[in-house]
Amino acid sequence: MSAVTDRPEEVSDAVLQLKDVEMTFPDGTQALRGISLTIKKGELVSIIGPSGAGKSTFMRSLNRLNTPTAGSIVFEGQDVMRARGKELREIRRRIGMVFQHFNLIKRSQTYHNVLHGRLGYMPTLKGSFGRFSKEDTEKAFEVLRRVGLEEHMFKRADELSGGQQQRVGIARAIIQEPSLLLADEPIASLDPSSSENVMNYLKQVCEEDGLTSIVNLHQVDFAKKFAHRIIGIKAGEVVFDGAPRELTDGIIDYLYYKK
Ligand SMILES: Nc1ncnc2c1ncn2[C@@H]1O[C@H](COP(=O)(O)OP(=O)(O)OP(=O)(O)O)[C@@H](O)[C@H]1O
Repeated sequence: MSAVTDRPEEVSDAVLQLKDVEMTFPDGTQALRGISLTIKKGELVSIIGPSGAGKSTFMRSLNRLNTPTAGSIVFEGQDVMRARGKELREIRRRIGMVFQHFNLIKRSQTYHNVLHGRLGYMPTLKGSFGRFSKEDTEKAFEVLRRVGLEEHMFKRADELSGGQQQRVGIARAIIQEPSLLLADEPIASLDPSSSENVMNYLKQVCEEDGLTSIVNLHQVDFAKKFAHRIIGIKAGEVVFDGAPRELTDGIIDYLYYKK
């Protein structure tokens, strides 16, 4: 897969194209400065950088949880910055999300949490009564098997370990059948062994489904091990964009420690 990053000039298989994206919050904080990049189908991209660099803002801009103040974002040919209403909902349906704190309904059973990933496909009224089809329920069981949770499908989410809960989070994102998966610090609350396990599943399901994924990570070693491509953000700017093998100790030092 490393070949993906070896031909940056080809954009025909682009999933996401950003041009001169800026984000200045109302209080004047410039969180993103002139971000221009292209992400291609099937890439697993890790975003790294120090606290406050703009990683979450970057991620949140892609599905318009933040609206950037300038620039353009094109997702599968659609202008994300101009999208409203139905069009924006449709874009968001194609972008799955995995969260640091899992965001599960604790008292709900595992498979029921996964079914929530299908809500974007249901009429609002049906969805609000939690009436999922037999077909969707079968799908939930299937994705739970794919993340190794076949024995835990009927447990309450709060009976699972952190790593298992995050695998439910991945299953919930996958059942949405997105083309892009965003994971914001998915392993920040987990121990090293669970982190490894969760990243393995995340990478595996993305590869199986041909999914593009963007993963914010604090742990550089995990980024190096799992990503096809690493993007380093510092003070809102991209200061590194390359293959894991190109991320030298000198660059890591500049990214995290130099003023
Ligand atoms: N709603 C907001 N209003 C004002 N400033 C904000 C807002 N959200 C984020 N910021 C600022 O924007 C900058 C980037 O924040 P962001 O959360 O994107 O960083 P990060 O790289 O994800 O950090 P961390 O790794 O600590 O999560 C920071 O200076 C932050 O304080």
